[in-house]
Amino acid sequence: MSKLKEKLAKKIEEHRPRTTRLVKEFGDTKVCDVTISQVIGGMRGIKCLVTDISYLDPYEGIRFRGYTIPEVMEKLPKPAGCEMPYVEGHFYLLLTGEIPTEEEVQEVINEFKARKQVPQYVFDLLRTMPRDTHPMTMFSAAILSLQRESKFAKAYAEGKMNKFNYWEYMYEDVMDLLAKLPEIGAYIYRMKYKGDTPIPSNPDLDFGGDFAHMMGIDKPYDDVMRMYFILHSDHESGNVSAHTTHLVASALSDAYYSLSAGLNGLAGPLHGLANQEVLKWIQDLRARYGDKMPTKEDLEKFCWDTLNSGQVIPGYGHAVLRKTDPRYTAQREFALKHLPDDELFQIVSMLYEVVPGVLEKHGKAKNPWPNVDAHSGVIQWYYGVREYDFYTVLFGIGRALGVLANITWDRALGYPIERPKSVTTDMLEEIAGIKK
Ligand SMILES: CC(=O)SCCNC(=O)CCNC(=O)[C@H](O)C(C)(C)COP(=O)(O)OP(=O)(O)OC[C@H]1O[C@@H](n2cnc3c(N)ncnc32)[C@H](O)[C@@H]1OP(=O)(O)O
Ligand SMILES: O=C([O-])CC(=O)C(=O)O
Repeated sequence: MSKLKEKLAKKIEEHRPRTTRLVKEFGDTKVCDVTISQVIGGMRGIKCLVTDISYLDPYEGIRFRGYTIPEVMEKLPKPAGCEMPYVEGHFYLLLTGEIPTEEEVQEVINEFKARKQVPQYVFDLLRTMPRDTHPMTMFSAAILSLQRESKFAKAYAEGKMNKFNYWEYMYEDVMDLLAKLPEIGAYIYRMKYKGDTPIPSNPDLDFGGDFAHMMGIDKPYDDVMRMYFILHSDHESGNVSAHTTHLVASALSDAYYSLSAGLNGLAGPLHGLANQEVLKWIQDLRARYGDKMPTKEDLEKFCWDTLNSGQVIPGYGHAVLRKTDPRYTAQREFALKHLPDDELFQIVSMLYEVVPGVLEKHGKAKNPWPNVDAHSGVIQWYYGVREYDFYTVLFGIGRALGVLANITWDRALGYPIERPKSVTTDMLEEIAGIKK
């Protein structure tokens, strides 16, 4: 057993009695009330999921295992000469709750190295798809096709598993799958947009470094991607991609089925696809003004035109956050350091000054501030990844770290199949006292 798996086993043993006690002794304690607007309105604010991997405070933003983004970036080990931490170290943190040592990070790197070979049939499948297929469809299909490798599904079919060892097989699938995602993503990119010239993996590189290498982009793109994957990894449990992955896994579907499903949710424009939408929207804006740099007044008018045509302003607003997303701030700080004079970054910065005021005047959005998606595209664009319909695949590789850590713990803690109750409109009218 790897040291990481051993550590996880110990953590799980320590944690299980907490969950058991809560259910046995306090199972009837009320957590919150549910109103009709919550039932109809996407369950906003209902506390009905549990995860220890990250927590989202509406004003502070995300904490990964209790650490803020600056703390994570500061505390996690970094490759020599690099600005950003190893993605492998962040995954170790998400999974165990502990900041790993250099040696512990190296073990995860070695584990991924041993598992990273992508079977040829995945590439064959991708090659059969029309080249104008959306890269998220390709990415999700590639992951789904790998399901035949599932150790969890095999053990279940052979009757080898029980509630206490589900997590061990889930862990194996999670490690196998995560290790392959950078190559699958980069292969799609190079096949689709770079004249079908995939670059083979370099087994000596770390997760972020190998991804940058397979994308064919020089330094500091490796650091850009380490930062990107870490920032996008997790956002507690209720967001569409995390919740979907958790829901599907609760039926004892394996990690391949579950992640593929979660990614299909990430591909929606109100969720992960918004980073593609932001770049598209900014390109439309630039097209309107030609070579001239738009003024703040131009931006304001463009925002109103978007709103008046019934569209949302992509990259702004959030279901939980009520302040600027700290993932936006982290990327802004990176851009201020590395691309301060970039024209697109300047437009993004001007939008930050203009959009919140417009949304406040518009009076609908509960949160007028930018989210992560308002900033991620401009950095990709600067480093040469201008095919913005690819951006959600990058998000998906990052998000896999969090949702796969989550479903490992789901199985470890014996969470049951998820099955909330629905009611009819008649019943709600009765509850409201308006139905005779
Ligand atoms: C990684 C991520 O998933 S981060 C989110 C990425 N998505 C985007 O950036 C898309 C733009 N933003 C939005 O559409 C929304 O803010 C969401 C989907 C993120 C959150 O949705 P909700 O929790 O329902 O937001 P909220 O309660 O503030 O919505 C109230 C109203 O304001 C509108 N609104 C919210 N954000 C915006 C926006 N950016 N532009 C215009 N209108 C908005 C909603 O569409 C809704 O209108 P309606 O009453 O006519 O239906
Ligand atoms: O939390 C949410 O609903 C959306 C989001 O920002 C994420 O999933 O990263």
